[in-house]
Amino acid sequence: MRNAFPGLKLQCAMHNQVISEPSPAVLKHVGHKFHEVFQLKQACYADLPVTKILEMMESNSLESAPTQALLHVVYGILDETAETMNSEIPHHVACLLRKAVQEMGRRLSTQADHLRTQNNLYRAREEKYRSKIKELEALVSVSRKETKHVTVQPQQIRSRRKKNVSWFSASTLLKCFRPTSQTANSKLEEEQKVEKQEMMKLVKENEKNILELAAMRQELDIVGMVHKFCSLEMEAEAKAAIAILQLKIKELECLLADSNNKVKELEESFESKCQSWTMKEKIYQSFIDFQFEAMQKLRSSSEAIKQEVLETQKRYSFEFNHLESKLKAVTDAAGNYHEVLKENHKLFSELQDLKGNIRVYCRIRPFLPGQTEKLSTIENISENGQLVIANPSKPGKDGQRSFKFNKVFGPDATQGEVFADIQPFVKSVVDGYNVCIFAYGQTGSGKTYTMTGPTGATEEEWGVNYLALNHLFKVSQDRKSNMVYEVAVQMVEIYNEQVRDLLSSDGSPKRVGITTISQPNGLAVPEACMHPVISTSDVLDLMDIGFKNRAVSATALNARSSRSHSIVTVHVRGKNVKTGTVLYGNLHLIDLAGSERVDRSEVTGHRLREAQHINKSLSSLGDVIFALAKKSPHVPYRNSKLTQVLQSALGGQAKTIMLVQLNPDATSFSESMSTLKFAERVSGVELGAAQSSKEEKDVRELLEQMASLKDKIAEKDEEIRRLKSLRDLKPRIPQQHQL
Ligand SMILES: Nc1ncnc2c1ncn2[C@@H]1O[C@H](COP(=O)(O)OP(=O)(O)OP(=O)(O)O)[C@@H](O)[C@H]1O
Repeated sequence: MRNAFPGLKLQCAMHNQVISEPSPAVLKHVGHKFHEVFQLKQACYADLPVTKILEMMESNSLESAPTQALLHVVYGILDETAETMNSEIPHHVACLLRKAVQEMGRRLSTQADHLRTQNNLYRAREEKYRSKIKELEALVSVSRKETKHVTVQPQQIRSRRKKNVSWFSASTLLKCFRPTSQTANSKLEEEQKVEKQEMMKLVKENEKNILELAAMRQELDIVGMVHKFCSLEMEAEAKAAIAILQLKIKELECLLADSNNKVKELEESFESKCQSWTMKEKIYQSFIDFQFEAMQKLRSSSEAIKQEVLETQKRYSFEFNHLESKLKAVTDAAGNYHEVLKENHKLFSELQDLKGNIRVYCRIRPFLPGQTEKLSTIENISENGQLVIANPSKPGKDGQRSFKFNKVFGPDATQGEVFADIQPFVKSVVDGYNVCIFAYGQTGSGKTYTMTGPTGATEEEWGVNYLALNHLFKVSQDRKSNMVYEVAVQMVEIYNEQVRDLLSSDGSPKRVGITTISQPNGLAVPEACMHPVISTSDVLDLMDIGFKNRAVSATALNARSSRSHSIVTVHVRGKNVKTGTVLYGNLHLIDLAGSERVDRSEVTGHRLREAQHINKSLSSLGDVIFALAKKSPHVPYRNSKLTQVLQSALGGQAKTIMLVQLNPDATSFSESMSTLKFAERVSGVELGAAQSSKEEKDVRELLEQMASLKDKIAEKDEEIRRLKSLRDLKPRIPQQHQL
């Protein structure tokens, strides 16, 4: 690992500056354990065995070790710590530590130098004094010798003199040298005098030397004492310095321990931070890469979009110019649209008029699941509305009879298919037309099924009543921007030539009267409760109540035979929100009572009366419809309650749909024949071949006209829609271009 604090190399720095390697003598002195510690150069202190260090710390090795050696250890440990901690010690802490240790080292070194020079000085002085003492001692010994010699010489002279005296006195001196003995005596006396003087001189010199020696000894003593004092002082100073250093070392140790702890903490936090940074770095890197890539893509796509926008702008400006002219044409055409629409309605009405306001559909119910003998009277059903039925008792062509209606629905026809043909008439109610839909047929032929559906019908099995109302609500919803519609429902039944309200507020069917005054809503029973409805479910609920109230009684032919005519009238009031014009339309949904002949029913008494009323009302209805189909000036409305009630709903612009129900069973042949004859009579098909063919031609032409008009309207609608969407787009283009 790289050293982040090169200046922290304390040991090297200290060695170079002040401290030299401890001398072998010193190391020898402090013992082998400390010696090992001092000799440590390449290895780490941390690598030293703990036992060895503990042993060394318990012995007095540290106390006897020289200061330099201790410092050496301190620097070594500090260096090593710095190496180990490397970049974990903050730079400023490392610098402070380094400075403090350097300063301490410098001070110790200065003190050591000072002590060393003083020591040398004292040693030199001591040497000087020692040599002087030696000189003086030599001098003293010389002077002693001389003194001895001086003391010995006079004695020798004295002894010699004594000998000479004895010798002279004995023979010779007295005999031979009597004249010379006097000279020699004088000479000897002189010599003795000189010697005496010399001796005096030597004694004086000796005394002087002794005094000098005493003075020197005194001086030496003083110097020795001073030296001793200085040594003691220096020793005390050194001890104090050592104590200070030890304190400082302890402080440093504490500091080191603190630093170690901090370093550990820093290490841990650094580690975790490093990890989080690495993670963040990775995340940022990937994010940057992703952004960069996205930016590149955006840049290229922006370039492409710019180009595209420019091109589109060019194209659009061209197209807008082109469209502007077209729009003008279309606006003009749109102005005519409503005119065309009106005309279309007019044409549709005219078409209905030409085709006849009465439409007769024939529906053959299937054999019921329980019927075992399935001998059908139905020979053939054609697409063009032709129905051929066969008399089971007269096989062959003779027994066959053909009828023509607007349409014949076979046993497989669904409720939806039947309603599809009725739907345009239902729609015309919201345009203000009156529409009557009758279900006619013998008991059990499927009238209620077609009009209402089976008991507990699913949505697919819903009858004309429900589907018609559903459609009315849908159309009124579609037109809500232009028209506001209010829808209300009445439900009455005609039983035994009595009109009864099936939705009376008190819950039981209430008898209501018929008004002769023409009603704007088309129903001549103003007393019957009128229930506003806003949804199909409202209507379903009301019809449920109505049908429960309807008089139902069993006959020999149908256990659920309805012996009354039920009339559901839907009143529609529409108001144009722009013009404020109001229109009314009525839809009468009539489930007629069974049309079977009285003798077949084998009923008597009030049942017979019931049947007679039913037959009378049905034949009156037939008469009225026939008169209307013939455009007869007199229409016999007053012959029955049924025709009276429906007077304003039949004739005029009202449209009538007769749903003729047939039971295919062979046993019902004669009933089916009478039903079909009734239907044939009211359908007006037999009103004359020439008129019929002319009508067909006119109808064809009108149909073609209508089809082309419809196509034109659809085209214009499409164009308007397209132009509107383009106009909506136009303001956004400059914004896109700014991109
Ligand atoms: N198209 C049809 N598909 C299936 N079942 C039908 C169909 N038409 C009628 N039915 C069934 O025939 C039976 C008689 O039908 P429905 O009650 O509608 O006759 P109806 O003419 O109304 O009789 P009534 O005059 O007595 O009321 C019922 O069970 C009915 O479910």
